[in-house]
Amino acid sequence: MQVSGVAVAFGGVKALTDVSLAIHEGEILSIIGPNGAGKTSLLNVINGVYHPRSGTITFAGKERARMRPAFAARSGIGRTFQHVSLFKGMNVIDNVLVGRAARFGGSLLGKLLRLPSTSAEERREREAAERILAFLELEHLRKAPVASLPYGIQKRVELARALATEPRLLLLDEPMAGMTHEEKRDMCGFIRRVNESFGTTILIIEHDIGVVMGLSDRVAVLNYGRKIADGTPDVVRADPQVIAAYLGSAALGEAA
Ligand SMILES: Nc1ncnc2c1ncn2[C@@H]1O[C@H](COP(=O)(O)OP(=O)(O)OP(=O)(O)O)[C@@H](O)[C@H]1O
Repeated sequence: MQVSGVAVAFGGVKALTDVSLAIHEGEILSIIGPNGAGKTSLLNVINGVYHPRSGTITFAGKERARMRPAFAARSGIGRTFQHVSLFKGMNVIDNVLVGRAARFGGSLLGKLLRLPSTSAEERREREAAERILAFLELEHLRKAPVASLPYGIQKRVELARALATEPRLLLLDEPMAGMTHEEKRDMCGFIRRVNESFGTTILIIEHDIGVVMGLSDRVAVLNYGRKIADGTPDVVRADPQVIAAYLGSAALGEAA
């Protein structure tokens, strides 16, 4: 994917200004930056929630200025959100099946959730969902209502639902926010495993600099809606503009 010269504004607030960013196939790329730097806005442009005022996005060889989120899901861009956005009243496996339906056809959803399990199509979808649950070590929780699960597990279910869309590019908006140290370690392991097992390209927004530096192949830094750095963790950690703008030498030292 190539983001080129993208600008987004809300009234007078410039959320993004002339941002260009290449996302290379198979990499784990993190976007960091202070609160309000434009990280979520960039994710929202990439999967079509916001339309850029100017600039283009090229994905899988196709350039576009506008795209609907449903189209993004169908074209292989998966997403999790900053705040858990699962169907809390539903159980774990049904949430994953919703992800399948988002990618592979809306009519499937009614069948999957309402009819007894008869059709070959439904069996196939359930098997695919079961495989994802096993991959993320959630199979024992398949029938648990999402609302009854600890926060860290809910975040993992959200990852499962995003994976159910079989994304080529997976966007994770603060996948470890609010987690305990142990939950973060588990989530990092799963993210790495997704990347290695399926070759999924992963774009993460994350505030925990230690996590970012340990997990990412590359890091891009936004500040006041502009990209100020882009490179390997080591290069970004040593960048004087990054140190001045955001991280502070103490935070960098801890992450090193
Ligand atoms: N829907 C919106 N309406 C108006 N202003 C918005 C909207 N979304 C974002 N903004 C503004 O755009 C700027 C960038 O916000 P954005 O949420 O992209 O930053 P962020 O880096 O993700 O921040 P955080 O780390 O706090 O999540 C901020 O000034 C924010 O107030």
